[in-house]
Amino acid sequence: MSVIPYNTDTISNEIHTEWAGKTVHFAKEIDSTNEWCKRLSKEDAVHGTLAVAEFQSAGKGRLGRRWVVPEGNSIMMSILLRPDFEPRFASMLTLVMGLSVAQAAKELEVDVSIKWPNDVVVSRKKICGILTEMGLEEGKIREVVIGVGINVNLAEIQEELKDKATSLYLETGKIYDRNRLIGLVMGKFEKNYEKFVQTCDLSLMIDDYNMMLANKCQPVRILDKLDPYEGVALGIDREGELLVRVADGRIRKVCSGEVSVRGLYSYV
Ligand SMILES: O=C(O)CCCC[C@@H]1SC[C@@H]2NC(=O)N[C@@H]21
Repeated sequence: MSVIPYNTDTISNEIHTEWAGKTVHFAKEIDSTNEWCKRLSKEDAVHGTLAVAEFQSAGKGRLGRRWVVPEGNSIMMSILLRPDFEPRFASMLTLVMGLSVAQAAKELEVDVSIKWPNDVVVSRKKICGILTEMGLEEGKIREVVIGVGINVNLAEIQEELKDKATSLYLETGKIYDRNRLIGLVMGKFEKNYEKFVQTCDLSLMIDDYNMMLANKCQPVRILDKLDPYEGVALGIDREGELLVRVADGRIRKVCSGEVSVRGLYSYV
């Protein structure tokens, strides 16, 4: 696997290099690597193009939130994909990336798990967020952009996020080579993506995912506004839905949501 040259000391405004035969764009500062990938897509950037930034002035989180991280010490990157499968399959790629980040961190001997559906956590606190966006043209996928933010060597977390978020450094006391971690994540993602496109679902990686699930076999609370319920999380199915066994023994499927990994896990 190639190692991406990624070093704050040498990074210039915008460096272009090759990774695994694909283009990697580096920026010292950009609005958002997801937005950058969308612009690159309009300029006909190829499948697999990776955009990496040292700082985002308008980083985006899920549900319209902002992703605010100081310059340096973290990973902010987005990959541009041009799949030829149907749009309805694209949301599962978020889980594919979550698994890839978790596997990469595991390779660095970090005790990570996945908070379904797509947060990677250490000690129940988030170290990685993933934002997947899709552009359509005449009902077909023009591009899928998967944005990944990993708190790597951050020595401090914003006060208001301290009980929810952490960094690899804060949890392990070790400084990680971001260069190596990007390479590991992309290597894992390439392998998992190859599996995904074979079936257009997660069937070839269900066991890998469930092995890393933070709340497997744990009590969970499903905060469905109309129909809240409690049960035990069993794992995901091949569509990435969470299977929950409820008191009467039935298995219910949770399609998407937000999980609180403190105490009784909660999903909305
Ligand atoms: O809310 C979340 O958990 C998702 C956060 C995703 C953040 C990453 S950082 C790189 C990429 N560019 C963005 O603007 N957002 C994603």
